[in-house]
Amino acid sequence: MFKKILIANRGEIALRVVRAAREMGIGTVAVHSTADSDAMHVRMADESVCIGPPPSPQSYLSIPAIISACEITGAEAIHPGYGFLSENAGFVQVVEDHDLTFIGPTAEHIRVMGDKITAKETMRNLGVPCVPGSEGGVDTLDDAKRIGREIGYPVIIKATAGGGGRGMKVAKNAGEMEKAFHTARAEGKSNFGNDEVYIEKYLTTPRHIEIQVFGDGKGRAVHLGERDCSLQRRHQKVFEEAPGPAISPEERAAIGKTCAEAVARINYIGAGTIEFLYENGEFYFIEMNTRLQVEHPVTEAIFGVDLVREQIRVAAGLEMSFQQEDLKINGHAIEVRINAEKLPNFSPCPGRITQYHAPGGLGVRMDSALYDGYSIPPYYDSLIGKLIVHGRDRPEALARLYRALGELIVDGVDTTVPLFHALLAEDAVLSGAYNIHWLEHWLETNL
Ligand SMILES: Nc1ncc2cc(-c3cccc4ccccc34)c(N3CC[C@@H](N)C3)nc2n1
Repeated sequence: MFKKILIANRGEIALRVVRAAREMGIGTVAVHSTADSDAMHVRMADESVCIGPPPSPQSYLSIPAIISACEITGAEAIHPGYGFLSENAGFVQVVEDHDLTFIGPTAEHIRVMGDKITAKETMRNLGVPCVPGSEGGVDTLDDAKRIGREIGYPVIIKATAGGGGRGMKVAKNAGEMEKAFHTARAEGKSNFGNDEVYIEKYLTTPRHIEIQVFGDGKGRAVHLGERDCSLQRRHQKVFEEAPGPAISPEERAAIGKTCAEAVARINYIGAGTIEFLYENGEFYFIEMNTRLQVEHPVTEAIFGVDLVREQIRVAAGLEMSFQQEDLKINGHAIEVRINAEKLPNFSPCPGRITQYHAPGGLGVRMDSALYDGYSIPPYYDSLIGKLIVHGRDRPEALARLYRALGELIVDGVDTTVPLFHALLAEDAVLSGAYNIHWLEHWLETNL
């Protein structure tokens, strides 16, 4: 087992990793930019290294700075958290070239799943149901039009180097194909330096269901059910829950088994999330994320596991603490992401926290790095905390969420908390009868 690990991240996820490591008796090294010198993850870690000025490319994305911090402190492994370098295959290669351990999947798996075409080919070959569409990339407009005729409109054209909603264009009919095809390629070229695109049947009213998988890197893998992440605004999740209100135990067991077997066959190591669109009782693979997700706590809550502990264990060559038959769902969990943003237009609102009080009590978890007097820097994303609640069932979780939101105090900046008070008065949210478009439609008429 590692004696010391470095956390190459900031904010709530850096604290999250420090907590797991500390419980395992592992020393922790925080890295920070000059803007984060007084951040809580720096204070909570055993050691800290300033790795550069505020801009991420010169700090949290600086591979030389992070490797140097390991050399200076003697950290043997790096936990990347999410975002930043967490899905950067080149970083993983450099880490391994320096005889350090990357706490996460292999560079190869990150690379394969980072390219959406190779991800889909891999998953299809492993028996995972995918959205109907092109076999691989589409190079010419004629091919694009042929595919549109074959699968039927509407279709969506996606940049293979995109993901998370970037570089996608919908063509509602053949007349829109030319513009959509060329625009998607041009945006792929300018945003990712890669103009390759693929085409899929456009699903119009799906839910966003993601399956949590975990592998030991030696051919064993499990699934930890699903999360329904359909309540999103501009591809930013705001409300996530587990289990999914629209998924039956039979569906869960079937899609979970398919996903676990798929990642086991490629000897996947660590946490992974297989993203699906779910429509009319069918699952359609769209992407795989080779990292721990922001919303992982709702899965931890219903299964009673520590996914970061498991990531560290398998990275050190140990077994997972659980097998599939040990993993039983208990209750229901919901997470809401609290952002320092001013409603109604969600404009980032950094500033000084004059008073912070976290909600507590039975079934309440607040993952945040805020404290009284903390100044939120303007350089990074606006997430300031995740409120996760757990109840015996979905109604209890909803009631607990409402109660906990009423206890949360964040004075000094605007936050998105009022959005959640409003959402908890909506039948679609209370019943769980929403899809990926519901929130943006609701926002048009309610905020
Ligand atoms: N064939 C097909 N049909 C409909 C889709 C609709 C979306 C989509 C579009 C807009 C918001 C979304 C929110 C959650 C999940 C997906 C979406 C979508 N996305 C958005 C981000 C990335 N995960 C893929 N792909 C789709 N693919």
